[in-house]
Amino acid sequence: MLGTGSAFAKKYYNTNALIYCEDRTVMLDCGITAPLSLHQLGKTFNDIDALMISHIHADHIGGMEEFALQMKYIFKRKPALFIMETLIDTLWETSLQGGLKQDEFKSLDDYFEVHLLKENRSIQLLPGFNVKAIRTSHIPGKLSYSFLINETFFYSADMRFDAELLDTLVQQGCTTIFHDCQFTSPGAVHTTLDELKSLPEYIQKRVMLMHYDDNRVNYEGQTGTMTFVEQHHLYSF
Ligand SMILES: Nc1ccn([C@@H]2O[C@@H]3COP(=O)(O)O[C@H]3[C@H]2O)c(=O)n1
Ligand SMILES: [Zn+2]
Ligand SMILES: [Zn+2]
Repeated sequence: MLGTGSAFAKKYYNTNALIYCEDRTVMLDCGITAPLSLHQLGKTFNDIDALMISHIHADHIGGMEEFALQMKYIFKRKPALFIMETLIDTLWETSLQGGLKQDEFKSLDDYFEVHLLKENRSIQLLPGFNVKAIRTSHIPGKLSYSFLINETFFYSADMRFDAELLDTLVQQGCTTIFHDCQFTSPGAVHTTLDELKSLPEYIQKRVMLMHYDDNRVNYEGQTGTMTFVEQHHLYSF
């Protein structure tokens, strides 16, 4: 995990991840803190084969300009970008083109090999890396996606509570759920700790908490059977 904190976390950085599958590395979201976190792990952007994006908020895409520029001018390689088609215009038009547009470079394709994700359909993006994008509710009027990886690992990114979805995923064989967790209620745009604690035991035991605020210490021991995902830890499934 490059980071496990919320959008405004300083201690735990933004919730972004590296996924290792076979000999490839996929970055899952690239927020403001991702470049520094990579550096602290002794890695560079050149260690990354592909980037996958959940939605357009700076804690998930704020490091993308640096990623794109380093790949073009330092490493001289075009990484893959796995993204829903519905996010592309917003990402380029309203977030990235201010820094990346220049005479000869006019779209995301000039910086990335763009591969489209499919909604509600698992597709193989790399050997041993199958992803189903699931549209989940986050901010009113804003598209946002969670990911089911290799049919067994669910990564919420940012979503409001959806007990029915979590139940369906577990019934269908999902063994591990990394879920965003806001400590205080109500959870206007995220899922709260109280909501996650209301889940039945058979779901809760699969849930690990991420995207939390810097005051996590106040909630340790109060998370039911759920534990915290830790920054800079490697999890194997
Ligand atoms: N309607 C909104 C929109 C945004 N926010 C806060 O801004 C953050 C953006 O990144 P995030 O991780 O989605 O968390 C959002 C809220 O903290 C919020 O609290 N309410
Ligand atoms: Zn976020
Ligand atoms: Zn968000």
